[in-house]
Amino acid sequence: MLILASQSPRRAELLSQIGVPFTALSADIDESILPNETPEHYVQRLAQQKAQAGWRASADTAKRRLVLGADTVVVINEQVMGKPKDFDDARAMLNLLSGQQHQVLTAVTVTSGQRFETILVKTDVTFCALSPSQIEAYWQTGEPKDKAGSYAIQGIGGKFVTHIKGSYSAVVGLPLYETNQLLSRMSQAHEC
Ligand SMILES: Cc1cn([C@H]2C[C@H](O)[C@@H](COP(=O)(O)OP(=O)(O)OP(=O)(O)O)O2)c(=O)[nH]c1=O
Repeated sequence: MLILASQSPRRAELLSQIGVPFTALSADIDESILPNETPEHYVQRLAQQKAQAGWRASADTAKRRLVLGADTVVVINEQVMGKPKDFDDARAMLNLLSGQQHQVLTAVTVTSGQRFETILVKTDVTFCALSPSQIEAYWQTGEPKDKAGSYAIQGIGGKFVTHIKGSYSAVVGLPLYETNQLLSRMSQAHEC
């Protein structure tokens, strides 16, 4: 049985969408960025730490075989955006994204205890120009508060997206094609 080391309802929905059976548990880790750490290193390190924490937390689960952890960040001008702390934080993020292209990085780690493999998926997303009143109204919907970059492409935030190049599911939190490939590779490695 796959353990999904995540509290994200989006990741659970996405895994269910491709028919992968799993049990979810939360894997709390310190999400602080290290000095001089690149966005690519940061997002992959967090995915690995979530998978490792999930492996430890599921030690007494008899059916544990593989554990999956993932992390998503929004990056613009080398600046990493996680979830907003408050409205001011969300407004600052959305002002930076307004009328610009940014990257969404999602890393996924699968571990079998002995082995682990991490993939990184990068998607370019372009936003229309946002007015201050649009940003405030969007914050009032409650949608931005638990989303990297303060928006959800799968929700109301979808109306701000003029263009996307890459993986839509990766922006929502889990790249379906790449995750399925990764799970197939790790399942085979585990059986041998
Ligand atoms: C950009 C974007 C992010 N997001 C979400 C995906 C992630 O759930 C969240 C980024 O936070 P993460 O720290 O990657 O994940 P999480 O805290 O929600 O869940 P966990 O660590 O337990 O796995 O932002 C969207 O839902 N839609 C979007 O368009």
